[in-house]
Amino acid sequence: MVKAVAVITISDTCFKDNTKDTAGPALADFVKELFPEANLHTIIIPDEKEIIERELKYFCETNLDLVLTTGGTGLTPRDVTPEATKAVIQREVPGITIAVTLASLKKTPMAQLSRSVAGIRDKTLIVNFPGSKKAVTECFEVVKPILPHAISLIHNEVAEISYIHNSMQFNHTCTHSSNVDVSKVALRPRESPFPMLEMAEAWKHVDDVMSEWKERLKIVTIEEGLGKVVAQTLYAKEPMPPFPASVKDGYACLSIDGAGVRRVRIAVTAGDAPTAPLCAGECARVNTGAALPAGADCVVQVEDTRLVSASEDGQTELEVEILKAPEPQQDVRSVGFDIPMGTVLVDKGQILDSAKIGILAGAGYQNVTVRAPPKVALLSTGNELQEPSEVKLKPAHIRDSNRTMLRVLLKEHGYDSIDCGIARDTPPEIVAGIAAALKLADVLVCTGGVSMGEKDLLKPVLLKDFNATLHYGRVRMKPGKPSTFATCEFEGKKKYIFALPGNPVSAYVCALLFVIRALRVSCGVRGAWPRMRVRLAHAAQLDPRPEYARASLTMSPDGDMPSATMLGSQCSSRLLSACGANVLLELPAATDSQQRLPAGAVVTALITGRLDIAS
Ligand SMILES: Nc1nc2c(c(=O)[nH]1)N[C@H]1C(S)=C(S)[C@@H](COP(=O)(O)OP(=O)(O)OC[C@H]3O[C@@H](n4cnc5c(N)ncnc54)[C@H](O)[C@@H]3O)O[C@H]1N2
Ligand code: MOO
Ligand SMILES: [Mg+2]
Repeated sequence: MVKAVAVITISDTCFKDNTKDTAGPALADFVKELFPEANLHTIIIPDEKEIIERELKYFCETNLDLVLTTGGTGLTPRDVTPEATKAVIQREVPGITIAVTLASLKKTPMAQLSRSVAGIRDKTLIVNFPGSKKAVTECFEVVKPILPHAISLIHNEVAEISYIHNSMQFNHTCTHSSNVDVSKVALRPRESPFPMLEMAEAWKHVDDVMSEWKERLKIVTIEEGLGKVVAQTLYAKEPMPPFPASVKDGYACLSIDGAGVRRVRIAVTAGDAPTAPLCAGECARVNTGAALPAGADCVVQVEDTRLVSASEDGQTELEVEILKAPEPQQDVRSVGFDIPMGTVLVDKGQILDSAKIGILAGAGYQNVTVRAPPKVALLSTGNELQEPSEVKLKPAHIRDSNRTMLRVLLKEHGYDSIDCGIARDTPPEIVAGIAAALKLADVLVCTGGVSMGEKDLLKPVLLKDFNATLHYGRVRMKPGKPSTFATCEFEGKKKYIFALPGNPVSAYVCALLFVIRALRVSCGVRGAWPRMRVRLAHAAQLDPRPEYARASLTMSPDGDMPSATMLGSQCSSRLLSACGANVLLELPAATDSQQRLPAGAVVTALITGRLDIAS
């Protein structure tokens, strides 16, 4: 799908006077018609090679699918668009310009004088067009039929679709081999060979490794930016309100007139254009949000007035009495009262939420540059798993809940994911599943197969078939003990693999504690979940491992700490214990002297969910 396109008008003349630009708007209209869903960016820049290069690179870095330029392709010394484009592209697509030239030559021999270039930088297709409305109209007709397909090819979308398709049918199509020998089950280790790391050490590995992730940028609509980290500082281009506005329904007056009777000269409701200035002794009936007439410097709410006279039909107020002398600026929002012009609305590094998006909408911003997180792929492993859509369960089978839960959990925190289906528990099929996922994504989150059974093959496959480095293979935590984090090089790129335990609650807790943290760190957001002290509503049995218990908080009416209620049995298979949870309680490991915590004990809680969720 084509998500974002830029049309750049390159012309000294249009740069000085944008009303002269007819080719750019025409091209923009063609783009809107061909790609109605796409975000469209239009700019006008002068015929300066450096500026053209800079803008082309910017749009490529922000992952635009297509950049069309118009202008600067001819023979005059200022025509430098082809040189700038050549300096930016990595691969030329001469067929596009040949087709355009051939078609144009049929109309005019002048087509011989266009030096347009087409090519690709990273995932962006750039095409130069000449600089007149007539020329862009003719040229666009030529390239229109191939643009969607060219963009899909650049994105490798066809390949992606077939990979996802394959990944869902590993058991039918697998042709991969593995170096993992599963024939000698009797010789498997009877103790885990992986050292058990403390939680703090595991987090440090995640932070250190993921902070290597290079900043990548993306332009999205402000709404798509929800939950994303902003990569630019956005300022108020206008004051808010842009006019002096009434805070109340009442009468705009001159404060110098004091209390007493006023002639109601006019009514101004919100949206009405300003009128002639008020004179002494006059007032204007105004509504909340209405623009004050010039001359007025205060508003008296209707409750503080008395009707003195009205037209006989009752339709017009003629005079009112202001009962109490108003102060200057009383109930007036002056220009820029809420947001002075130039205010930083959203700063680089902040995460977009609904209020910030609302402010940006109000300030006229449609798009925002955000940090692009790594692409995430999800893969489940297990012979016992069926697709969630399957109505009938086979004997000893269960439906895969992890993939759906993880997809939604990631979405909740602003991250998309690619579904790579289910891999069966054999080394070649796990290799196939991991390879398919790593082709599509930077981060693989898989579940199952990380513990001690003969079908727990993830770690050996990662080590022997992907030559992976295991940053940790066990963590002292409950649930999630066999949680694994590895990196490897795949097709020349570094990949990050979170192999989470298959138990649904273990997968849920490890996704919250490791995966979301990793994605945040890769976007420059430091720090984990906010922590607060809470009081246990009941006694809690302690485990030999530090435990992350799912609980819900209730605010105490007496202003004491919130009270935490654990959500039933904390068994790693019981996802019901996470339903309605908004915190993970950090219960300490049991010691010889402390096996349980009494009701009322104070523990820390990681706030992982919305605090308004009732249990
Ligand atoms: N001898 C030992 N056995 C186990 C140990 C141990 O230290 N020694 N650790 C236990 C702990 S702790 C955990 S956690 C689990 C981890 O299991 P695996 O990661 O190997 O996962 P599986 O064996 O594949 O499955 C475990 C469990 O989860 C269910 N499952 C798996 N995938 C899904 C899915 N996508 N959706 C829903 N449910 C899923 C699976 O059916 C199993 O019931 O190992 C303990 N064993
Ligand atoms: O660590 Mo496991 O995740 O207890 O069940
Ligand atoms: Mg297992």
